Amino acid sequence: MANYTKRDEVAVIELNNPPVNALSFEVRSGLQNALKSAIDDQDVKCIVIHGKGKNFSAGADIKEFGAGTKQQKPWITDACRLADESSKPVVAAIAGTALGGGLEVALFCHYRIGTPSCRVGFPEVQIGILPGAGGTQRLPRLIGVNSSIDMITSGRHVMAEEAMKLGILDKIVTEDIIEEGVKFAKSVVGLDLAHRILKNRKIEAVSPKVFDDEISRVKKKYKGYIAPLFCLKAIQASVQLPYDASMEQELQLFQHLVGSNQAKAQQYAFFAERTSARWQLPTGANSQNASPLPVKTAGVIGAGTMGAGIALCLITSGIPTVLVEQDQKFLEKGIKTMEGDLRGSVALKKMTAEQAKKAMLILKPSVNFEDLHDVDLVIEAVYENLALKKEIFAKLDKICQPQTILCTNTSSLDIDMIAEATKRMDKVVGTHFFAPAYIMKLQENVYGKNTSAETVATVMALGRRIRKVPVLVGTCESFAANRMLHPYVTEALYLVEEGASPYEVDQVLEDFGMPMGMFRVSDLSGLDIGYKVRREAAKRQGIDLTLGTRFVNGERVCLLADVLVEKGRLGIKSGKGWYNYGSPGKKEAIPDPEVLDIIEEHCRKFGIKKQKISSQEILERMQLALINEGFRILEEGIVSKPEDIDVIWIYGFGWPKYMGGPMFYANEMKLKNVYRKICDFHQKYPFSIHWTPSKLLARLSETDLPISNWTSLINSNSKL
Ligand SMILES: CCCCCCCCCCCCCC(=O)CC(=O)SCCNC(=O)CCNC(=O)[C@H](O)C(C)(C)COP(=O)(O)OP(=O)(O)OC[C@H]1O[C@@H](n2cnc3c(N)ncnc32)[C@H](O)[C@@H]1OP(=O)(O)O
Ligand SMILES: NC(=O)C1=CN([C@@H]2O[C@H](COP(=O)(O)OP(=O)(O)OC[C@H]3O[C@@H](n4cnc5c(N)ncnc54)[C@H](O)[C@@H]3O)[C@@H](O)[C@H]2O)C=CC1
Repeated sequence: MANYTKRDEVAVIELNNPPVNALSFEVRSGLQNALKSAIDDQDVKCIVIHGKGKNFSAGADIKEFGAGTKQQKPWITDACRLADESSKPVVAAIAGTALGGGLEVALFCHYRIGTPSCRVGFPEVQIGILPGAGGTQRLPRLIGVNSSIDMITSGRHVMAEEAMKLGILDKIVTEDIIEEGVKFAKSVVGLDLAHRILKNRKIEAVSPKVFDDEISRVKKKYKGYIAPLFCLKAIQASVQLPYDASMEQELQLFQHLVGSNQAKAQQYAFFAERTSARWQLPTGANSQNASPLPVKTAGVIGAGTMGAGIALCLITSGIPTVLVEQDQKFLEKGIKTMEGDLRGSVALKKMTAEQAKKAMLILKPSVNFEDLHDVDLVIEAVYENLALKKEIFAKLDKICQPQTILCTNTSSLDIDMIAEATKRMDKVVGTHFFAPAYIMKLQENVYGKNTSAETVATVMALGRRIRKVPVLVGTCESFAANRMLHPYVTEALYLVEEGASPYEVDQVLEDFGMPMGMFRVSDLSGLDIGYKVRREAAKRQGIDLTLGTRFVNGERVCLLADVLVEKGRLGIKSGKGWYNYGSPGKKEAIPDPEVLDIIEEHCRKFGIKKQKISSQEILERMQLALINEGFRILEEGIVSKPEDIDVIWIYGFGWPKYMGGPMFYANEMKLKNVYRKICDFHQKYPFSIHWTPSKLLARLSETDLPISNWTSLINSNSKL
């Protein structure tokens, strides 16, 4: 709703819908009525609109776009049109965020003022739609076409200072936002408003080439997403048509998008991320009843690939960090990497040179573990070796304060075994970052059997603070993310053995929307890593793994990647892997006939007949294999809800948001179809354990429940 009060001759309208003042039906109606009252009241000379609490408004209520619900009138445009017609100045007084429809309300106002920390933006593209309440028409009239294209197609938030430079804000104010709004509104009473009404403003002439170029840029940058292209069409309409006609065009484009599958998937992803933040432990402790410990300072051990990236995340979030290495040489190498990454961020305008410098000032490089004596939390990122990690945790247990939380970035080792090296098993937890740690958003937090709720709350809060998307998972072989990757990678190799080329497989995945095909990703990570892991695992199990091995414990094995390694093809680092890169370190992946010969030779050796494999089969086998594993992970309680798995795939492996995530995708395919296909594959490929259908999937496939209700079935029927 919207509250209406008066301060002398000023009408003050307060948008009131906690927590973010989303513009629900009640708020829109309230705003319309309040504007009417203010305009009709002879004593009112000017009007201020502000948001109750921390935000002006986060825009339209996204839940109202859900399947089957129709936005009831008045729409934002109906409510705000009154401001256009008002002879009394209307001022938007912005604190916190004015996003989407929130910014559209502000653009109907004659003036906009904001606090120094306020943010404005049109993030609609991120939920698969466009600013459909005049945003694409009014913003270009205020800040020009080029800046509007940038803001609307990227969805980025613009901070107060930039908003002022662009002309979105008329003033930045430092005192109480309502008082300032009232003062400002009084100061503009009597001024001519004609030019302040954005619909009256002339729009600059722009050549069609600008839009042609932008279409090419957007297609490349936001590959597969339709909303940014629709945004461009709407902005182009603002240039080509009179205001009323282009508003009509914007609405039509909006209606098309709002009913699209992409919008549905992206809006699901928006809420999945927030659902995933609401974690729960098997003990019943959860995000509602556990409080995080304060993290004022942190430590990182190991300045290698991961440690340097993790330390960067911490210092660029303002957390003073001690970075400890085994010797000066490794330390300097890590710092050089960090400095290079910061230079990259400055070049990409993600931060200023001043901010980068400030970040490095709160880093304390060290080769002395004693420097970790007073930190609140330590993240260990040394070599993947259990004995070494245990030694380090025992040492930390002695050096650090009793309340200090000890985290490990291990990607595969048992958290409980590492915790056993300490006398604070409740304070040991996995914080599994993804490479490159400074860039990838996923932070897979892994609890052990003794990890306390307070410890979990602390690492989940830390994740958000350092701009990651944290997800909580339980302990199992490879944890949730990499465990799901295993059947996906395995199927890719089987497909290649059976007749698909690695390049066909990658093309199918990239056409689906993955940022890179599986084989390109393998080349990037280095084929030798998997080679070593497989050999160490085999050694532990007493298995003699050779290039001639076809079955291990009754399961089919494909060691084609190891054949490449033994031929010196390690991936990008050696200039050759599944692809040819010309020379080591080069990124352009060129399909290589030599690899196809190696595959032929391998298949001849094992008598495997080549078949034609369709794109559909490639996609189904890879996606369904990982989806089945996802259901098993849910079934075992490793994650507590399907949204966790989708968030992992979106932020850890680049699953396209417009496809919602693997669990959402399965839901869209209908679970009974998914289950039937998995059963068919199980019958056809009996030597692949990953096709054994998940019992949870079998149960859910009988119910036809939508994804939003799976968790209640899982909780009500934990014995499957
Ligand atoms: C179907 C037929 C249609 C017919 C045609 C009808 C035509 C009508 C024309 C309508 C035109 C509307 C045009 C328009 O401009 C559309 C929009 O405005 S879409 C919304 C755009 N805004 C956003 O995308 C912002 C989303 N929110 C955020 O980015 C963050 O929440 C924010 C930065 C604001 C705050 O972040 P933080 O403090 O970290 O809090 P949380 O993110 O955890 O959020 C707290 C809480 O609030 C929920 N929430 C946030 N925003 C919205 C929202 N816009 N709608 C609904 N709910 C929202 C969020 O989910 C959290 O709640 P949980 O319960 O934890 O999930
Ligand atoms: N590289 C990757 O893609 C990912 C790695 N991980 C995990 O992160 C951890 C680190 O991996 P990387 O960064 O790739 O390894 P890395 O080999 O690049 O770096 C490890 C660093 O630890 C340092 N180190 C070794 N012993 C030490 C000691 N006693 N004291 C202080 N420093 C010491 C080394 O000098 C080296 O700089 C491993 O557990 C790995 O499994 C997790 C996710 C992804």
